[in-house]
Amino acid sequence: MTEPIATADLYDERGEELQSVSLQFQDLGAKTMFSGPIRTVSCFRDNALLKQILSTAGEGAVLVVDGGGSLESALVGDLIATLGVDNGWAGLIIHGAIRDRVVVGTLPLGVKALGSNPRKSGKTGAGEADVPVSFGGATFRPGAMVWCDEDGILVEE
Ligand SMILES: O=C([O-])CC(=O)C(=O)O
Repeated sequence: MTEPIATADLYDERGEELQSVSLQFQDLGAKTMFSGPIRTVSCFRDNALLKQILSTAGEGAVLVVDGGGSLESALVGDLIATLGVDNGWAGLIIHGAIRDRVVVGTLPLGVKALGSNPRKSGKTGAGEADVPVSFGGATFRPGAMVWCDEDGILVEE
Protein backbone atom coordinates (compact mmCIF):
# COMPACT_ATOMS: atom_id res chain seq x y z
CA MET A 1 0.00 0.00 0.00
CA THR A 2 1.19 3.48 -0.81
CA GLU A 3 0.65 6.37 1.63
CA PRO A 4 -2.45 8.43 0.85
CA ILE A 5 -1.40 11.67 -0.81
CA ALA A 6 -3.50 14.44 -2.32
CA THR A 7 -3.13 14.55 -6.09
CA ALA A 8 -2.26 18.28 -5.98
CA ASP A 9 0.60 17.56 -3.54
CA LEU A 10 1.75 14.64 -5.68
CA TYR A 11 1.70 16.88 -8.75
CA ASP A 12 3.80 19.44 -6.86
CA GLU A 13 6.34 16.68 -6.11
CA ARG A 14 6.49 14.99 -9.49
CA GLY A 15 5.01 17.46 -11.99
CA GLU A 16 4.83 16.48 -15.62
CA GLU A 17 6.45 13.15 -14.93
CA LEU A 18 2.84 12.08 -14.23
CA GLN A 19 -0.08 12.21 -16.65
CA SER A 20 -3.12 14.19 -15.47
CA VAL A 21 -6.58 13.22 -16.72
CA SER A 22 -8.54 16.21 -18.03
CA LEU A 23 -11.97 14.53 -18.24
CA GLN A 24 -14.22 15.62 -15.36
CA PHE A 25 -15.23 12.40 -13.61
CA GLN A 26 -17.83 12.21 -10.85
CA ASP A 27 -16.92 10.64 -7.50
CA LEU A 28 -19.67 8.09 -6.95
CA GLY A 29 -18.22 5.78 -4.26
CA ALA A 30 -17.84 6.49 -0.54
CA LYS A 31 -14.04 6.56 -0.94
CA THR A 32 -12.83 9.58 -2.85
CA MET A 33 -9.08 9.25 -2.23
CA PHE A 34 -7.72 5.98 -3.59
CA SER A 35 -4.69 4.71 -5.43
CA GLY A 36 -3.06 1.51 -6.55
CA PRO A 37 -1.54 -0.38 -9.42
CA ILE A 38 -3.65 -0.36 -12.57
CA ARG A 39 -5.57 -3.28 -14.03
CA THR A 40 -7.64 -2.61 -17.14
CA VAL A 41 -10.67 -3.70 -19.12
CA SER A 42 -11.70 -2.36 -22.49
CA CYS A 43 -15.35 -3.08 -23.29
CA PHE A 44 -18.29 -1.40 -24.97
CA ARG A 45 -21.73 -1.63 -23.35
CA ASP A 46 -20.93 -5.13 -22.05
CA ASN A 47 -19.88 -5.82 -18.47
CA ALA A 48 -19.43 -9.61 -18.16
CA LEU A 49 -15.64 -9.35 -18.45
CA LEU A 50 -15.24 -6.66 -15.79
CA LYS A 51 -17.60 -8.57 -13.48
CA GLN A 52 -15.42 -11.67 -13.91
CA ILE A 53 -12.27 -9.68 -13.06
CA LEU A 54 -13.82 -8.03 -9.99
CA SER A 55 -14.71 -11.54 -8.78
CA THR A 56 -10.98 -12.27 -8.40
CA ALA A 57 -8.58 -10.88 -5.76
CA GLY A 58 -7.86 -7.22 -6.42
CA GLU A 59 -4.94 -6.92 -3.96
CA GLY A 60 -5.41 -3.16 -3.77
CA ALA A 61 -5.48 -2.54 -7.52
CA VAL A 62 -7.59 0.06 -9.32
CA LEU A 63 -9.64 -1.33 -12.20
CA VAL A 64 -9.68 1.13 -15.10
CA VAL A 65 -12.58 0.38 -17.45
CA ASP A 66 -12.57 1.99 -20.86
CA GLY A 67 -16.19 1.82 -21.91
CA GLY A 68 -15.60 4.20 -24.81
CA GLY A 69 -17.26 6.98 -22.85
CA SER A 70 -20.72 5.54 -23.56
CA LEU A 71 -23.48 6.81 -21.27
CA GLU A 72 -26.11 4.63 -22.98
CA SER A 73 -25.95 1.81 -20.41
CA ALA A 74 -24.37 1.13 -17.02
CA LEU A 75 -21.19 -0.94 -16.73
CA VAL A 76 -21.34 -1.23 -12.93
CA GLY A 77 -24.18 -1.41 -10.40
CA ASP A 78 -24.32 -2.09 -6.67
CA LEU A 79 -23.76 -5.86 -7.03
CA ILE A 80 -20.66 -5.54 -9.21
CA ALA A 81 -19.28 -2.71 -7.06
CA THR A 82 -19.81 -4.90 -3.97
CA LEU A 83 -17.71 -7.62 -5.61
CA GLY A 84 -14.93 -5.04 -5.84
CA VAL A 85 -15.24 -4.27 -2.11
CA ASP A 86 -15.37 -7.93 -1.08
CA ASN A 87 -12.38 -8.91 -3.22
CA GLY A 88 -10.00 -6.16 -2.10
CA TRP A 89 -10.03 -3.72 -5.01
CA ALA A 90 -9.09 -0.12 -4.14
CA GLY A 91 -11.42 1.40 -6.71
CA LEU A 92 -12.86 1.71 -10.18
CA ILE A 93 -12.38 4.33 -12.87
CA ILE A 94 -15.20 3.91 -15.38
CA HIS A 95 -14.99 5.73 -18.70
CA GLY A 96 -18.73 5.24 -18.95
CA ALA A 97 -21.76 5.03 -16.69
CA ILE A 98 -22.84 3.21 -13.53
CA ARG A 99 -26.27 2.68 -11.96
CA ASP A 100 -27.55 2.21 -8.39
CA ARG A 101 -25.67 5.36 -7.50
CA VAL A 102 -27.36 5.77 -4.08
CA VAL A 103 -26.13 2.35 -2.88
CA VAL A 104 -22.77 2.66 -4.66
CA GLY A 105 -22.32 5.95 -2.81
CA THR A 106 -22.36 4.06 0.49
CA LEU A 107 -19.72 1.46 -0.47
CA PRO A 108 -16.12 1.74 0.83
CA LEU A 109 -14.74 1.75 -2.72
CA GLY A 110 -13.38 4.45 -4.98
CA VAL A 111 -15.72 4.85 -7.95
CA LYS A 112 -15.08 7.48 -10.57
CA ALA A 113 -17.45 7.45 -13.54
CA LEU A 114 -18.82 9.87 -16.10
CA GLY A 115 -22.41 9.54 -14.91
CA SER A 116 -25.28 7.11 -14.49
CA ASN A 117 -27.98 5.36 -16.48
CA PRO A 118 -30.49 2.77 -15.17
CA ARG A 119 -30.16 0.71 -18.38
CA LYS A 120 -28.11 -2.51 -18.05
CA SER A 121 -25.22 -3.41 -20.33
CA GLY A 122 -24.84 -6.65 -22.30
CA LYS A 123 -23.41 -9.83 -20.75
CA THR A 124 -21.57 -11.53 -23.63
CA GLY A 125 -18.06 -11.07 -22.22
CA ALA A 126 -16.93 -9.02 -25.21
CA GLY A 127 -13.84 -6.91 -24.60
CA GLU A 128 -10.20 -7.16 -23.60
CA ALA A 129 -8.45 -7.28 -20.22
CA ASP A 130 -5.04 -5.97 -19.15
CA VAL A 131 -4.35 -3.94 -22.27
CA PRO A 132 -3.28 -0.27 -22.22
CA VAL A 133 -6.32 2.04 -22.47
CA SER A 134 -6.41 5.79 -23.13
CA PHE A 135 -8.90 8.56 -22.36
CA GLY A 136 -8.89 12.08 -21.01
CA GLY A 137 -5.40 12.69 -22.36
CA ALA A 138 -3.77 9.84 -20.40
CA THR A 139 -2.76 6.26 -21.10
CA PHE A 140 -3.38 3.70 -18.35
CA ARG A 141 -0.92 0.80 -18.55
CA PRO A 142 -1.44 -2.34 -16.49
CA GLY A 143 0.93 -2.27 -13.50
CA ALA A 144 1.51 1.51 -13.53
CA MET A 145 0.30 3.48 -10.48
CA VAL A 146 -2.78 5.70 -10.45
CA TRP A 147 -3.81 8.22 -7.76
CA CYS A 148 -7.35 9.62 -7.45
CA ASP A 149 -9.10 12.19 -5.30
CA GLU A 150 -11.67 14.97 -5.68
CA ASP A 151 -9.21 17.04 -7.76
CA GLY A 152 -8.71 14.38 -10.40
CA ILE A 153 -6.55 11.49 -11.54
CA LEU A 154 -2.76 11.24 -11.89
CA VAL A 155 -1.22 8.31 -13.76
CA GLU A 156 2.34 7.05 -14.09
CA GLU A 157 3.64 7.03 -17.67
O1 LIG B 1 -25.72 -6.42 -13.53
C1 LIG B 1 -25.40 -5.35 -14.03
O2 LIG B 1 -25.34 -5.13 -15.25
C2 LIG B 1 -25.04 -4.22 -13.15
C3 LIG B 1 -25.82 -4.24 -11.94
O3 LIG B 1 -27.00 -4.03 -11.95
C4 LIG B 1 -25.14 -4.51 -10.66
O4 LIG B 1 -23.93 -4.62 -10.64
O5 LIG B 1 -25.85 -4.55 -9.66
